[in-house]
Amino acid sequence: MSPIAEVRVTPILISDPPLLNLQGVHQPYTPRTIVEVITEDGAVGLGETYGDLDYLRLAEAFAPKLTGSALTVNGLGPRVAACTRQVGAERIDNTVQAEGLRGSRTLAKIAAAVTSAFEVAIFDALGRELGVPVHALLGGKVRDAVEYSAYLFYRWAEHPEPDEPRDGWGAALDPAGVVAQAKRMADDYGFTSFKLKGGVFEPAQEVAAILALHDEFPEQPLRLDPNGAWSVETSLEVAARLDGVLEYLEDPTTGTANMAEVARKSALPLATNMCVTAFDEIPEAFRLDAVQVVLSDHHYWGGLRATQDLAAICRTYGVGLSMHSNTHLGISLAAMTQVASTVPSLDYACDTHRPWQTEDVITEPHTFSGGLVKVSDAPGLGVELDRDSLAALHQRWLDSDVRRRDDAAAMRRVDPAWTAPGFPRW
Ligand SMILES: O=C([O-])C(=O)C[C@H](O)[C@@H](O)C(=O)[O-]
Ligand SMILES: [Mg+2]
Repeated sequence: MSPIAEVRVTPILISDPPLLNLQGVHQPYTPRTIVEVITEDGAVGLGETYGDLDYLRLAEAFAPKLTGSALTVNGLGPRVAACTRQVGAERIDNTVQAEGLRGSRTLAKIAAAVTSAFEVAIFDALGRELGVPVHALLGGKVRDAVEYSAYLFYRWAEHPEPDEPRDGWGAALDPAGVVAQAKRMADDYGFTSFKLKGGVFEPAQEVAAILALHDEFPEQPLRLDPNGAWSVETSLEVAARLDGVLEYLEDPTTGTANMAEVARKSALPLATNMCVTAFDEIPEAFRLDAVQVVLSDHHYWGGLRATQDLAAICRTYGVGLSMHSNTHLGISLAAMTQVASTVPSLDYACDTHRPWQTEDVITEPHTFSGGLVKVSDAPGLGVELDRDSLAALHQRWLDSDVRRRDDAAAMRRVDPAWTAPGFPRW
């Protein structure tokens, strides 16, 4: 294995459809960061993470420090964290995440997301040098394909400006629209489980959408995720209505104490990618039995090995494991699929936003068949960078002033009075 000769960090803007959530609506373009780790022997490892400026600046600050390092992932997290002082730590520590979809936003969480991109890129380079897939470096796969779940969204047909990207999916603003979207997801990708992003309309309408999905797909697992929009009382009403219909209810309310109260009084398993998204949030949540399923996400948790660590902790405490996703491209989907293939206790179909993306930076974007993505056995992640596409999406970033995801600002273009609602909304 040769040492690291060069590290490249490239910000890009990718098109994103007008998907609705509690905070507002997705912008027409959203930032991502692509990392390349190049070894002295010429292997190129790829990683991908969030592109908002705080993440990008930290990735840019850390990248030169990797040059000359051995191709190892050990100790990466503390090395990235040590760079945070360079990027104005006091400004971004311990504030609530602007998009409000992840719970509290801390400097440590930003560092973990940046670490994940470098860790994935090093694993990819290592696999290419050794001629083995990333899953082999993680201990080996226990399945040949990873199951994903359809991620359904209320959405507009189009963004407000005529020259903004379009995708032909059409609007979904009521139960019939949600069912039509689910049918297309099932037809085009073969998904057999469905998650609806809620927190957009009054709970009764979202319950009606889930019941309509249940009528259409009576045997298929269903999930509803309002990103903490509801009070404990509302959560309990919805949970009672959907008991026996949902596989799990995701983040009905905010905070470990509220989640614990809902969990205590309801039979429905509660899942989270908001109240437990970092290791130091686990002890209290597990002690209070606030969540029955944790959504892993290698970006959130600091990489592929951190995801395996999380799986071991969940297994120890009898807590289920699923996988979260938000807007990502094929490098991240490859990393998700590689790590998911190594975790025996990943009992639920993983979330993926990938069908909503019309662009990619890899030469052969993944295909879903029967809702599954095949686990690549090619060296590394098994994907190749499309340099023309990377250059074009980087040029878009250079030509634009979009530097962060802001769903509330995107909503204000249509509804100038919009402010992201306080918790609980209902
Ligand atoms: O809770 C979740 O599943 C997410 O936060 C996923 C995404 O962020 C989703 O809500 C979105 O992009 O609007
Ligand atoms: Mg969620």
